[in-house]
Amino acid sequence: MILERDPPRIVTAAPLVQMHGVNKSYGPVVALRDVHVAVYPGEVLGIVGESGSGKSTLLRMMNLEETPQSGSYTLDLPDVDGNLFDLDRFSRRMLCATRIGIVYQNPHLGLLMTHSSSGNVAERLLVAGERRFAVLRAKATSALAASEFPLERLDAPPIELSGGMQQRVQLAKAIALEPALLLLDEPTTGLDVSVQALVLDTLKRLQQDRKITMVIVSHDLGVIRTLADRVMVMRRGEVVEAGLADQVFQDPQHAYTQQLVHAKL
Ligand SMILES: Nc1ncnc2c1ncn2[C@@H]1O[C@H](COP(=O)(O)OP(=O)(O)OP(=O)(O)O)[C@@H](O)[C@H]1O
Repeated sequence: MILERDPPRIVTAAPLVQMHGVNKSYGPVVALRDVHVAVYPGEVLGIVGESGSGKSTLLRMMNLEETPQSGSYTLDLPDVDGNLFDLDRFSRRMLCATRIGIVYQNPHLGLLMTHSSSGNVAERLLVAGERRFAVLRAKATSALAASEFPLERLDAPPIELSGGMQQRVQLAKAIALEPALLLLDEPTTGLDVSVQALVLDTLKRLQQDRKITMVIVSHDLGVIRTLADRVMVMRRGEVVEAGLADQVFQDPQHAYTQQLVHAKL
């Protein structure tokens, strides 16, 4: 059962995430063209668009896995300054490990498939400096519980788990350090519809309870509709439309968005 979406929250704070003028090409292929993004604290930004429109590239940029040819990226956090694209590798890694969580569509990208599920989550805590075994175990268990992972499977490696459970382990790992920003790249794509609905329920509940700022990428408008407060529509590396989710879905302005919305109906 999917929970109803809340009405859009009223935005009063400065954006947590700001990207300006981001351009990225892979050889002759333009993946992102002059992309601007603002994500406000506590909101869920949904990014939609057809395959190859640049959604995943943009999310990987937010996780500092990719560097653009030009553009800037800032996070409005007390101890984080300047353009994050200028950070050295070590600083990027520490920032991502401690302040940004990510869930990939493919669990092999986010998890060590043959380590225990609790060990996967504990590894994130180890990177942040926690060394006490009892604390690691307790915090990993708590993150897995918040992700509604069945706790009798704590010691099972992801390779032995269902797709839905693997995504819950990724989610637990992503939220273990209470990140300022949670990135979700097609987190339910490939799951059975019923499992997809349960994982979406968990995400919705987490967002409501913890007010985590989220960016979710999906080609599935239903997923975006369920979770997002605001939507950005991408096509061929460009943002063609952005606005409150209800407005964009009910009254799409750009011909491409109209096509997407009507194709879904
Ligand atoms: N590492 C890479 N090397 C070369 N080209 C790439 C690379 N990553 C992305 N691209 C290209 O950049 C464009 C945008 O890709 P991206 O994966 O961001 O799109 P997407 O909207 O996430 O698509 P999908 O929904 O299929 O994942 C595509 O043309 C893709 O082929």
